Amino acid sequence: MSQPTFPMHVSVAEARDMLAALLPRLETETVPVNRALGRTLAADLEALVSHPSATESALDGIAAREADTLGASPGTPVRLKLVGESRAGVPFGGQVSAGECVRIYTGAPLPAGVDAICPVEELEDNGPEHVLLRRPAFPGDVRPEGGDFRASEVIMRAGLRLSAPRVALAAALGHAEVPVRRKLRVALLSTGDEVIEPGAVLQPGQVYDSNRAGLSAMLRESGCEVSELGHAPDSPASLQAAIAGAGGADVLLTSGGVSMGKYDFMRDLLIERGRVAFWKVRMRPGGPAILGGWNGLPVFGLPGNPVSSLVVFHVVVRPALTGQPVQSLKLRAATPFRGLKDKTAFWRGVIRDGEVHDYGQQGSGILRSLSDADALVIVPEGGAVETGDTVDVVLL
Ligand SMILES: Nc1nc2c(c(=O)[nH]1)N[C@H]1C(S)=C(S)[C@@H](COP(=O)(O)OP(=O)(O)OC[C@H]3O[C@@H](n4cnc5c(N)ncnc54)[C@H](O)[C@@H]3O)O[C@H]1N2
Ligand code: MOO
Repeated sequence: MSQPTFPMHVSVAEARDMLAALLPRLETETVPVNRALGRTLAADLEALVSHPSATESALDGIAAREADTLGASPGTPVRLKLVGESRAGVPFGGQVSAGECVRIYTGAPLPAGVDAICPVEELEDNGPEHVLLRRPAFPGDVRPEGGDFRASEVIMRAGLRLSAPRVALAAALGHAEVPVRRKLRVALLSTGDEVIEPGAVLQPGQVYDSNRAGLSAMLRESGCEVSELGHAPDSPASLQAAIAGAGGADVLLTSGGVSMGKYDFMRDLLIERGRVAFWKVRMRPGGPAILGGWNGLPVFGLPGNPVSSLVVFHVVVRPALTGQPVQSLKLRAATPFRGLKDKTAFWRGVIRDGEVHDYGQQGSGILRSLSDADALVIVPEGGAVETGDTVDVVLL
C-alpha cells in the first residue's frame, strides 16, 4: 500500500472519539416509564411530588411521644393509652396527647402530636385500650416527608442511562412517561466465505457466525435497534450489495476482512472506494479495526477474530454509541500480565477472592475465554503487571 492519507494506529480513546463524532444527534421521543429500561434520558426529570409524601412510620408498632417513653425497659415498661390507628392509605385524623399512642403500620402517616415509633416486637397488650413498651420509642424510625426527594427538585439528569433502579425512581417521581433519545439504528453484517449460520452442516474450514450473534446481543444490551444484514461472502460486489441494505441505519458494523490478507475486502472497499477515518487501533486484541464511511453511512469494521470483535465492541464501540464511559475498577493482580510495547492489552481475567488472575489462553480465537472470564485486565502501552500490582479492570 502506498503512503496512507488517513490516520493509522490510533489510540483506544481516539478510536472511540472518532466513532462518536460520526454519529448523529438523536431526536427525543416519549415512552411509558415501564418501557424505558436501557434508554437514555433526553431531558432532566424533576420530582412531581415529595417522597415520602408525608412523614411516616418505618415500622409496624405504635407511634408515641419519645419523651413519654424514655426509661422504658423490660423490667420497667411504660404504659400508654391507645387512641386509634394509622394505616398506610388511611391516616389517623386526630391529635395524640401526652401519655397516648396510636397503632401504626409501615408507610402510614405519623399523626399530629407524636414523633417516635416503638416496634410491635417490643410491645405487650395491656387490656383492650393500653400497651406496655419494653423500650423507648425511637424518632429514628420515622421517615420524614421529602426524605428521599422533594417536589420540584431535579432528581435525574439528561444523558442518564435508565437502569432498572432508575426506571423505578422515574416512576416514584410521578412520571408515567419519560423523554428519551430515540434508539440508535445499527446495521450489522458478517463477512467471510467460511462463515455460515449456526445449525447448518459445517464443512472443514468453515465456522459458525458467532460474531453476529454476540454483537447483536451486545447492541441490544446497549439499547440500540439492530438491523441484521446477515452475512456476505468475500467479494467486493457482495459486500457492496449487502451494505446497500443498510439504508436508514445510523451506523453499520461489520466483522471480518479488515486485516492484511488478500481477501480482506472490507478494508479495500473503504480504503479504495469509500472513506477512511482511521485504520488500526493500538490495542490487542482488536488491532486491525477500521472506521470509515460508505455513501455517507459511517462504517465501523470490526476484526473477524471472535474475541477481537467483541472486545473492540466493549471498549471502543459501545462507549461511543451510548456515550457511557467504560467502567473500570482497580484490583490486585494475583498473577503477572504481559505488557506490549506499542499497544494497550486487554487480557481476559478471572476474579477470585477480590483478586484478578490471568485466564491463561489469550488467543483471539478462543471465544470460551471471553465467556469464562469476569473481566478485561488493562495493561497500558509499554507497561507490564507483576503479581501484587494494582490493575485497572473492565468487568464483562
Ligand atoms: N499478516 C497479518 N495477519 C494478521 C494480522 C496482521 O497484522 N498481519 N492481524 C491479525 C489480527 S490481530 C486479527 S484480529 C485478524 C483480523 O482479521 P480480519 O478482520 O481480516 O478477519 P478475517 O480474516 O476475516 O477472520 C479472522 C478469523 O475470524 C474468523 N471469523 C470471521 N468472521 C467470523 C464470524 N462472523 N464468526 C466467527 N468467526 C469469524 C475467521 O474465520 C478467521 O478465523 O487478522 C490477523 N491476521
Ligand atoms: O487483534 Mo487480533 O485481534 O489480536 O487477534
